Amino acid sequence: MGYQKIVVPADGDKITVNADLSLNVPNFPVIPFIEGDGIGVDITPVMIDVVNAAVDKAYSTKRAITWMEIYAGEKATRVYGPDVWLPEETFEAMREFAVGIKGPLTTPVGGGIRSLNVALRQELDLYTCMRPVRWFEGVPSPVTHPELTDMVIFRENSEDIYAGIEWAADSPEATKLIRFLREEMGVTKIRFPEGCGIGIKPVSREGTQRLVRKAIQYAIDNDKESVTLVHKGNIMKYTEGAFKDWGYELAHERFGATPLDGGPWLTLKNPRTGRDIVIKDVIADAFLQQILMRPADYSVIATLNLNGDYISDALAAEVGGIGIAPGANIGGSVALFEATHGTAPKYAGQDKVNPGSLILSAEMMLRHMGWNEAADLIIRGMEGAIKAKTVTYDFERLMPDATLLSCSAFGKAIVQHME
Ligand SMILES: NC(=O)C1=CN([C@@H]2O[C@H](COP(=O)(O)OP(=O)(O)OC[C@H]3O[C@@H](n4cnc5c(N)ncnc54)[C@H](OP(=O)(O)O)[C@@H]3O)[C@@H](O)[C@H]2O)C=CC1
Ligand SMILES: O=C(O)CCC(=O)C(=O)O
Ligand SMILES: [Mg+2]
Repeated sequence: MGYQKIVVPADGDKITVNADLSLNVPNFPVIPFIEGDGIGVDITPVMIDVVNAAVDKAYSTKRAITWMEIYAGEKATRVYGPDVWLPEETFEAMREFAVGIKGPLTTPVGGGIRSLNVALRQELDLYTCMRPVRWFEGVPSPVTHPELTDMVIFRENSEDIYAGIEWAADSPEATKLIRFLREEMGVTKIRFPEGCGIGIKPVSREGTQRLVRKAIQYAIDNDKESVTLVHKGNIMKYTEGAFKDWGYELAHERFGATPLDGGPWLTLKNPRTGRDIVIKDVIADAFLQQILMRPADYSVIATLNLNGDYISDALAAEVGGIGIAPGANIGGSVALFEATHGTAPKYAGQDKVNPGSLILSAEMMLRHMGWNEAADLIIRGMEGAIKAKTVTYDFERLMPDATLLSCSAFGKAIVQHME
């Protein structure tokens, strides 16, 4: 199709998606990318160089990625006009090319634009946010045994209070809704009805179960021993509590899980390996202490949007910080890979930060495409650079005798250690 500002490369082919959601990946696929705000300008070019080097080393001239820039955030306002933060054709390009990667995008706190990241996930219905958390040998960590933290977070990405259904205090909408709640719903518990902002938290059976299904399927495919539903259902009974109940319901009805020691935990036999997979739940605050005290008890995590956001950064910290925390937003046929961290504005343009999160997000993207040899090279390169203690500031400040590298030099070190 014709785009206004996006230049579709003439020499690449499109990834297409089959009815069963498997991909047809050509040898020279066009991959759309969003540079991102803040440190996007530093990390995105380094990610592209590292991926190109890995693909070249793995496949020589037989395969290569043709990168295609698409726009969101501040760069979109420069390309399309002052108020265009997320052009419609960015969505169209993602739908057409199916697999892409993005740098971080700024969201102002309070007023101003809503999150462009959330908008991309919602508009493209990228309902699974998958964030693996594992330790790389040699990475400095605040915990004694970082190697015990090996989890994959499945964060629901389309519902919860991230739906953006909220109104400012004293706005006509908030006033109307509060009046409705008090006069027609008999609500007496709004402590200060005047000057009260209000937000809505939608959580559905369908939204919950499509996410939990992905988490359990992942546990089956990757021979994991448990799936934990993390929720705050003791307080928010019909949203967080329902998430837990619907999760267990799906495990039982779709995967045949049965009560373990009388329940509520369930267990199922992995049809691939014959090993047991325990489906359990934990309340979110207790979970945040358990991941520090007993991380080895947890493997695959399924949780709602806000919990998943908090848990992602907390777990990332245990294995060395959000400098190496990757992620993927996956929907039906579209997948958009991105780091867990944000735009870190104080470091923007300094060639300083760790590009590891975005590079490892690209590594997930290569596996999603079936290009595992190139993905393996990225992991080996990353491991090698860290073992050699040639690292960016975030690791260097915690590692005795390490050599401080810039963002781009760390990218080069990763390439040098690909073998
Ligand atoms: N998906 C997305 O695009 C996301 C966007 N955001 C947005 O980003 C903006 C900034 O958010 P903020 O809360 O400051 O969170 P950030 O994740 O941007 O930064 C917080 C801190 O994390 C560390 N950090 C982040 N990225 C890296 C990196 N690549 N290498 C090393 N350290 C890193 C830095 O720590 P230190 O100071 O210790 O060096 C930094 O100050 C906001 O507008 C927010 O909405 C936030 C999260 C995700
Ligand atoms: O959209 C944002 O600004 C923040 C998103 C975020 O923190 C996340 O996805 O982890
Ligand atoms: Mg976050």
